[in-house]
Amino acid sequence: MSETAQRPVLVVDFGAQYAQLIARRVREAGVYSEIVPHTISAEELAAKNPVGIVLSGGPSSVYEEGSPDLDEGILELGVPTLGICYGFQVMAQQLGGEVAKTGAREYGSTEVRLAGGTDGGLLLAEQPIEQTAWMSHGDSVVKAPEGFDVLAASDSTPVAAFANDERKLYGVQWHPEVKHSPFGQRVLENFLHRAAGIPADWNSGNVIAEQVDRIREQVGSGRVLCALSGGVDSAVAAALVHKAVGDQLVCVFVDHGLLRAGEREQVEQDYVASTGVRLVTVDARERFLTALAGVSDPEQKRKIIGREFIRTFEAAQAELVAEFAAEGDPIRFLVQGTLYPDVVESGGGSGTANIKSHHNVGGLPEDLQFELVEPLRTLFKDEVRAIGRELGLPEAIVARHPFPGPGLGIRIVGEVTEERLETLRAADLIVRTELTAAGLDGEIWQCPVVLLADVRSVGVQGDGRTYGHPIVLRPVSSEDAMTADWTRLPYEWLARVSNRITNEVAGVNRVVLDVTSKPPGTIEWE
Ligand SMILES: Nc1ncnc2c1ncn2[C@@H]1O[C@H](COP(=O)(O)OP(=O)(O)OP(=O)(O)O)[C@@H](O)[C@H]1O
Ligand SMILES: O=c1[nH]c(=O)c2[nH+]cn([C@@H]3O[C@H](COP(=O)(O)O)[C@@H](O)[C@H]3O)c2[nH]1
Ligand SMILES: NC(=O)CC[C@H](N)C(=O)O
Ligand SMILES: [Mg+2]
Repeated sequence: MSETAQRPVLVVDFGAQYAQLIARRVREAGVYSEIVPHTISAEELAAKNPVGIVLSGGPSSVYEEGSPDLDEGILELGVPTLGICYGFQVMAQQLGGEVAKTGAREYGSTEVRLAGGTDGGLLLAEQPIEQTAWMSHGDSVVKAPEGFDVLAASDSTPVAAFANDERKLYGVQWHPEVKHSPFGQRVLENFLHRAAGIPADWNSGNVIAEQVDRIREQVGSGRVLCALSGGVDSAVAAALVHKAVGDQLVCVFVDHGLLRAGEREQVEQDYVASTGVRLVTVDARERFLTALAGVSDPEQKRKIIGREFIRTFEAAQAELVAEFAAEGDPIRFLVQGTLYPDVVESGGGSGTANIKSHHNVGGLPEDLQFELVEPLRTLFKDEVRAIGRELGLPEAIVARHPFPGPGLGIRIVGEVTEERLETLRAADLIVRTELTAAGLDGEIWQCPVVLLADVRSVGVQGDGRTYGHPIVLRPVSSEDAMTADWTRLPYEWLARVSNRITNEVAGVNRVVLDVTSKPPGTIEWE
């Protein structure tokens, strides 16, 4: 392990919806955190040298055959551990307590209060005697294990929190990681700082030092190719790698023909001007559009795009190698700005579903020859933005709205053709121009503009009948792209944009607003 490596708090994932949220809240408390699957052995876990463990919630019941289990050795390691919901129940059962379906079901806001005779101990210190906590369970701990103090109860759950200070084992039935538990962050911080004695010394500066070390260790004196899109994530990844290995890095930007208006110029000029990295642009428009011809299934498009990206990097690598790599060695390392949500949505979490194959994770071809360098793989975008700022990247790059690697290819519902791309590009440019003109960029996370190429509707323009396509506006607000809500943009703004699109973009006779949150929708349509 490198010298600067922070010892982590490991979040053991039992298939929770909130595992990533727990890790993020721990980092917000100034402690580095990573997620591990519940199948990890005590030995593997100990090898990661954790300062603390959090057992996540999960959908199963601990008393059912085959429910996700925890290696019994883990609670014997002497590492301070906090169980949350299912994790709390696992801890109770393993240590000789009892868990049962009592008929009590608590979903949503629930009042919990300190149990008789306790002051809340370290875990519930500096919290009111009664507090609102967000619950989501149908099973309950009916008896705490021996040696544990019951700290809190609700009307229907007699053991809602417990502690064993000597063994540094703690648990809560509620979810301290969600914002609907007003004292939740306090519970987590009490566990981390008071009970486990972990200092709050993790910040974006540490991540930089640690990642720079790790990158140096991984690539040595090897040459590195960075997939650079002009977006936030790859810009920050490139800056980290550049800091670590300087001129061993060359960035490759792929013009796959699925870009928005002006994007290529922006990357070639602004990005290079502000960072000084070495950039090669590859014109791969024909390759991508040929491969996508006739395809309208979203997953198929994503897989094709993922594969063609890699084939393009391989071709670029071969061309660069003679000129750039010492003695003609192939460039073995590929840097990608992959973030945690890309991994989870591609089904890369433990037991999480494949929602869509992000081109840079689930869309990668099986015969990938590159060794990946992904320094941001465990982080969320706002954390990445903080690192970018710390590295001195300009605000114009750091604050950019996300734009998916597969680009307009997954914003045309239906087959991707040159003509449709032209149409969508024109509509998208109007939306982006008007957002900036109205000073609305800071109000939203991003605003996909989608062409429903397979849908047609009747309109009337210039006294004549039209039979055109709708354009969908999808403005969303989000903290981390895992959940999102549609942004209530001003009606006047929507009216102006609708007017401009239907007047200026041939073939479009209708503009519609997507008013769906995520879940149930996702941000992109494909
Ligand atoms: N046109 C492109 N050329 C080269 N690499 C790309 C391109 N588009 C995407 N990538 C690679 O795929 C990764 C994932 O794309 P993604 O859009 O999630 O990230 P980003 O573009 O860096 O940031 P943002 O989410 O802000 O757009 C990028 O970080 C980059 O490594
Ligand atoms: O690089 C990427 N490759 C992809 O394949 C991809 N798919 C979605 N996105 C972006 O991820 C965030 C979440 O999007 P969804 O709610 O549509 O899954 C949003 O910010 C999307 O724009 C992608 N980014
Ligand atoms: N959210 C959870 O972890 C739920 C745990 C367990 N499935 C229960 O219903 O009690
Ligand atoms: Mg992008």
